Amino acid sequence: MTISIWRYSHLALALSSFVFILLASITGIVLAFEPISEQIQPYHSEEFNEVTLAETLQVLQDTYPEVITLEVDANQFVLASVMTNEGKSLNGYINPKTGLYLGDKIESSKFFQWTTNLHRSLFLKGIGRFFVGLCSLLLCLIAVSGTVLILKRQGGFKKFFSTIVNENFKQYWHVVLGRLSLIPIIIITVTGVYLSLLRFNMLPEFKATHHINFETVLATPKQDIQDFKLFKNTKLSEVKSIEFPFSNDVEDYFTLKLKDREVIVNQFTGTILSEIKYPLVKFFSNLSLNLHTGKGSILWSVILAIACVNILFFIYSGFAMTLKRRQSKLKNKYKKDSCQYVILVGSENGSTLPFANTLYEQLLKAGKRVYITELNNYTTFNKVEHLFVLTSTYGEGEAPTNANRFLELLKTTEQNPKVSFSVVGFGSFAYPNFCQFAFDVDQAMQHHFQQKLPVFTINDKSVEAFQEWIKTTQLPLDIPKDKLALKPKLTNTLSVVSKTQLSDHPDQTFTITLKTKNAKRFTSGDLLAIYPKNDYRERLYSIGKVNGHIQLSVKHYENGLGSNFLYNFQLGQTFKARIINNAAFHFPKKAPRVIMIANGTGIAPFLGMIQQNKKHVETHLYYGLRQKASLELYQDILKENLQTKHLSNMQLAFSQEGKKTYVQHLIKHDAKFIAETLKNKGVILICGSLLMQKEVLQTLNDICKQEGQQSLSTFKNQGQIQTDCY
Ligand SMILES: Cc1cc2nc3c(=O)[nH]c(=O)nc-3n(C[C@H](O)[C@H](O)[C@H](O)COP(=O)(O)O)c2cc1C
Repeated sequence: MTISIWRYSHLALALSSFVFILLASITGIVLAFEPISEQIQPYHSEEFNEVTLAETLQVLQDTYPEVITLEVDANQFVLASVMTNEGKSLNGYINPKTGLYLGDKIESSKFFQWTTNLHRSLFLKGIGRFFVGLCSLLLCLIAVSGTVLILKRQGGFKKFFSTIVNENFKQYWHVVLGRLSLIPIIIITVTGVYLSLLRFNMLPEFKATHHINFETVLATPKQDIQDFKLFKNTKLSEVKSIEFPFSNDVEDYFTLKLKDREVIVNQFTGTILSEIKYPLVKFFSNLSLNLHTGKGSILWSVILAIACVNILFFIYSGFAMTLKRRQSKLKNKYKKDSCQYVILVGSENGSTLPFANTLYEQLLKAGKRVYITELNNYTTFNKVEHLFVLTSTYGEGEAPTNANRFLELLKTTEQNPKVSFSVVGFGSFAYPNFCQFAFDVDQAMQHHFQQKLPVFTINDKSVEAFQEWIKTTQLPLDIPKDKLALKPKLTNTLSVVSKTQLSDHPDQTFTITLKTKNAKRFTSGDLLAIYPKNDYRERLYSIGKVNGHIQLSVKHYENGLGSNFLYNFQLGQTFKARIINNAAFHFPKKAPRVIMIANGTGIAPFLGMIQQNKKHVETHLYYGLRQKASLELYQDILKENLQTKHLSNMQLAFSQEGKKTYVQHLIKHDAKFIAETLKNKGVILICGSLLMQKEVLQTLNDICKQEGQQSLSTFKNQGQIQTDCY
């Protein structure tokens, strides 16, 4: 079933029952405090687990002239109904070892009784109980459909508990808390349904019926109650209750209710007159009651209360997300067949829509006739000249819900082949298949239309990147920054540990080492996002994790926003930034061989990866620099890692010294080695300038063809070629 069906079911179930669920959760939180308030009463006995029934009965008989009943409640408090020597009737807690009267029975407070009624039946008696039972079932189905959504989102059972990218507060916590409270919520709802079914007699109710032949019951040989074998062998912790004989008549007896059976005992001889084991339904009824109410366990009551609080959060965050998805509705001024531009949008959670809407408004403002719609609404557009596709990627490189039929529609819809198109991918570096769906769309569209611009990718809703793309369209558009810009959350405080001087390096490059509080939170290949002007303008740097610190390699530009911001820091100074998990560019966990290709400052993540290569995975570095002196910045660390075999081999290409070479030349020279690496499931990592990336990919493509390998895109799709270029 597709994700949308599960999502609609999840939403429809929530919509149809949320008022009841809201009430049940609020009252549930209150009621969770009832067992807690009982448990903290001082009626616990240290010896409870050791003492036998015979011992307790003995002390009771010694202390009180008459004992009517004895009960052990879910809190393991021993409750007795007795008459005192003064003729007073007492009903309360006793110490099972000494018989001491500890206090009167706790009666449920009026407030808890009121809340219980509201929780169980909304004060509507039978009909209310029916609705509450039904909503329990609906909540259970909501939990199940939510689980399926998490499974789809995470990409299967194995990844159910793997890390979730925190892109959006409500969405993140909806999923994180959903996973954590899944089991308690399923238990609450299943037991709720069970208790409702019991209430409506839809489950067989058990009542023990004993058949005793009193003709054969004898009053001899008489024994003292403390000598009854059964009582001596039964721990009080196994007992639920005991009713004492009404009179001295031999036909009156002890009725002993244990956890698993009911026993009738001759009051004179201690002989067992009848014994009935409880069926499973009785066990489930008790279990359901205790699990649903939290009776007898402070820990479970607290878990139930937390689960109810979480349900309230789910109601809030779920509806907030739904509203957000619906807010940025696509509205059109012109009819579809009268427009020269068509914007097709793919979005899962609505964050791509403001970008698409802004583009739409700006095109209108520029006097163009433009139509905007979702990718799944793709159809014929009689006058279209250019198709803009703005789409996010979801799942594991898949289409967002409102675009999942597009590739099929593209094949079956007749459209003028002279139409040009350009695709913008919205994605996140935190996912291995960065903007994959945008690339798939671009590939597919190339079979039908003219590609005007190569796919443009945008990480993490970057307004700046979007503006950059707008420039490449050469349309007279001006994107208002403040309309789209989100205030970034700067979650990491960094302090400057060391920094090299520009004068030390011939290429206007410096390295800066930064200390962060939590070194476990990042690894080499992740990105550091800085905001030099404390506004929407973001600069990204590839991180090398060297000696637990963040090491950046930065090219300095005279008016460079990011490079000046970083270079002007003094040692010890601190600033706030954001570390972005760049899962698509980490040192591979499993690879027989790793080839690293870099130029210039692209060496930064590799310096860290090499140092982290504790397993000595065969690692080769191809590095392009301008001149020999350019290497000085990195010489020591590279030498050291070559010695320790963290790095197996290094080849350098100098573009401005000696026989001018570039990394692609080195790769071409080692074509056989590269081809063999790819064939044997090795991984190639590329970091540096986009120009270098283009050349290297071209060379790799040639190698694949030359050596009769699978296509380059197959290796890319298998994650064997990973790039982080700028
Ligand atoms: C569950 C989930 C899976 C995602 N998978 C990918 C992915 O495979 N590749 C990618 O580049 N981005 C991925 N993203 C990031 C989104 O594409 C990105 O946040 C985008 O801006 C969301 O836009 P939307 O709200 O319009 O769907 C994923 C996001 C989520 C929540």
